Amino acid sequence: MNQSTARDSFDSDVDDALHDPYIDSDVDLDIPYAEPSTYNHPQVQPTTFPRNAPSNPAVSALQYLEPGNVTTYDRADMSRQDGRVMINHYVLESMVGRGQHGAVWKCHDHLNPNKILAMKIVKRDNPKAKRERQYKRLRQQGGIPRTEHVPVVDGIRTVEQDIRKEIAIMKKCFHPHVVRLYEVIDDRKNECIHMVMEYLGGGEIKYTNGNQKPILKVEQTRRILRDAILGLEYLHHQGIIHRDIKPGNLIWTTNHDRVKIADFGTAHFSYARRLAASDKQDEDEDPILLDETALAKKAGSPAFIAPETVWEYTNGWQIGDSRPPITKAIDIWALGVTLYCLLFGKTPFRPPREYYSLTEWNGYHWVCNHDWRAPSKMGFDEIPTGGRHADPEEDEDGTVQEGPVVIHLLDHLLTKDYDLRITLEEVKVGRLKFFGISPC
Ligand SMILES: Nc1ncnc2c1ncn2[C@@H]1O[C@H](COP(=O)(O)OP(=O)(O)OP(=O)(O)O)[C@@H](O)[C@H]1O
Repeated sequence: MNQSTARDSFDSDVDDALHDPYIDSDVDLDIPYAEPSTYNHPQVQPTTFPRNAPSNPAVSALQYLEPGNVTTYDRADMSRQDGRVMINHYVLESMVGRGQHGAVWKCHDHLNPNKILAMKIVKRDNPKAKRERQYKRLRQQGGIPRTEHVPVVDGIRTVEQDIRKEIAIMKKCFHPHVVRLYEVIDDRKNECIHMVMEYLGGGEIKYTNGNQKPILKVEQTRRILRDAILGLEYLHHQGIIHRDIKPGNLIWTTNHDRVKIADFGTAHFSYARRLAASDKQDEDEDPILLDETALAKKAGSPAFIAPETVWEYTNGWQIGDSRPPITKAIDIWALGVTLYCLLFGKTPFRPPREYYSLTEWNGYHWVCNHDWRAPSKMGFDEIPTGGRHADPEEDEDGTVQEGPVVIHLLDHLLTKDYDLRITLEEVKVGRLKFFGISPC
């Protein structure tokens, strides 16, 4: 096969891969009904956590490895290898998933077939952006309810800008709990940008049997959240807010020995935050990262979005009230929602079907103004929680019941006021060491 035929056929493979995910997600709008919370107090504030817990010097002085070099090639050569598409020396094997921006393929290195990698392929000028604009208009008019796991990005930028930002952020990351970017193939003559990443073969975290019942044991949840906390702590230390933490963006390694944070499509990097967190000056100021206005735009998956992101839906909000700052606390909230999902097999803020199905507006209103409920049992192993207001006091023999500890932790993660929400440092050093993470 000559090169142009290979490219045509490759393009049609890619076209197929890049079909609009909204079509899929909007077909299935059968969001299971959940009882509305009977406890409607909008500002449930935890009272027992010591807010001013002394900061642990071992935690503040985190040491991380410097990011490895990410190579960028400005030439993409398409060919076929044993009937498969080959891009430079990477042979595509199978598609492992589609996202908002592109498709991710499992591939191997033709020069070293044992080297299995993932390649994310994104079209620079994606017709999806146009469709997204149309969908957005429809949604705003209340015509298309959004599903709760599809991220919103307020304000359409070009796909190319988005992907460049994602790449610039990923280049800064080098941590065992964050997916690694190795190489970028960015050929101006080619309509796609290719990102070669480490391959995570264990798939996204699955947490429900489809019937709002959890499938993970509490011990598994503990391990997953522990990994997510370590990865997130690293990101925050680098000045990165992920903005789309959810089970679908936590991916198992092939042998299921750890979970890594993926998908930096809506992440935000701030030099100021990085300096504040780590005293580190960057010499490579990538202009695409300097756009602080991006932080003002709404981003994240609706069910995981923090109240401060959609603050205007809060009861009592008035025009002219100033918008709360968007900080790393939005990731902590999303982590709380994630923990809830893993423990209970469903998301915590689910308005009743008739309420939800009107528009996504109602979903945000629910997040801002309603409390979550605690089922009586958590995990596949059905460990008692002690209920929504369980108190994690020590028993006489000094033991603490696991259920109340978890509920208490959820309470701190899902604190509506971002200023009072628990920090990762507090999760680690507080007496709520559910995850067994050593401060050192
Ligand atoms: N390094 C990787 N190894 C294996 N699978 C991956 C890897 N990165 C992403 N995936 C999978 O590919 C799919 C698409 O990933 P991608 O990051 O493009 O999604 P996305 O654009 O973030 O999607 P969404 O915006 O809907 O969350 C996901 O289902 C994810 O599980």
